[in-house]
Amino acid sequence: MTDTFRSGFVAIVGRPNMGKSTFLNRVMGQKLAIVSPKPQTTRTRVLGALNRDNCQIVFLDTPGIHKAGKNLLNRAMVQTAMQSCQEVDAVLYFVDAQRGVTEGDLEIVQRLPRGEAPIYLIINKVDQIPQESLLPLLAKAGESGLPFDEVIPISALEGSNVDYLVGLLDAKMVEGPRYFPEGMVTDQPERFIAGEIVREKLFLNLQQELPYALAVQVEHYEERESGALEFHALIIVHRDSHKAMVIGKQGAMLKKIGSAARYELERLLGCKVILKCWVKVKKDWMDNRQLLQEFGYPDDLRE
Ligand SMILES: Nc1nc2c(ncn2[C@@H]2O[C@H](COP(=O)(O)OP(=O)(O)OP(=O)(O)O)[C@@H](O)[C@H]2O)c(=O)[nH]1
Repeated sequence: MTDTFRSGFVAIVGRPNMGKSTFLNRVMGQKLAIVSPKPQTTRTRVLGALNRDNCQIVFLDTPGIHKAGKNLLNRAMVQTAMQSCQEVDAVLYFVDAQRGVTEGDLEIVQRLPRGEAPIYLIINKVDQIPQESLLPLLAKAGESGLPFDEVIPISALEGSNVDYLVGLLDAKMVEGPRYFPEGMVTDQPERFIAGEIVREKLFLNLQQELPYALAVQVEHYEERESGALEFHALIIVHRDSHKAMVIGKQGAMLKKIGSAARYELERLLGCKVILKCWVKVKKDWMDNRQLLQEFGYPDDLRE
């Protein structure tokens, strides 16, 4: 045993809906990133600092990489994911066991700006395939011609093989500082987490494309003398018809979303939460550079 402290950054990347956020939450043992069955739930980089014996692994969960023609928001998401791979010590590239490695994955992996960092192919959701398909799947992934340092099957949802993967990353960490103090597991402020939880409930409760057309901005955040936290969340939509859908009949949908979010926030933050939600139409907010920067995207967003 040596006393040397080791640390490093690990990027979690892949196409949308592969289980990247589920994995981050699993290794951290708590919810840092929101999850939904719909692709492109994660919109910004989410950081989780995992402390182990004499070691800190800083995970960066990233938005799913997709064909980002549509609007500035989509391009910002892809840019964020790509940039997260710069200067990390390892990259975890996630695919879904049912789909395996696709042409799209091959293209993305070749474009990742990862420098010399090792890249691990993570075949997630193995709980969804029969055990006998696993070996052929691993063999096929090995033949993809891509420079994966190792192919690792896991189930982020059920936890299988996750400890092995974390152990492997631990061994890859090199002498370095403790980037985040022990009690600090993420760099996301509480107001950001509150906005994300509201967004997750919108993703889970609204149909089809609607969740993609909205954003949440926490405009006001305050700690009351009683210890309760008060958040005012503005739900931004880009059409009047969407506003009506989010509010629902006699406000029923907004009420449902607000109380589900408040309940979860109280559990996550361990205190009473007062959550007020509003809906506002901002036409074409997804192409509004200034607003996207307020959401934390870089100011050098590419057209
Ligand atoms: N069966 C199974 N489902 C999983 C597993 N991991 C994630 N999921 C599900 O897959 C869906 C997508 O999971 P996320 O963690 O949001 O995926 P993501 O890659 O972060 O998605 P984006 O935000 O689109 O990039 C959710 O419904 C998860 O519950 C797994 O190991 N097994």
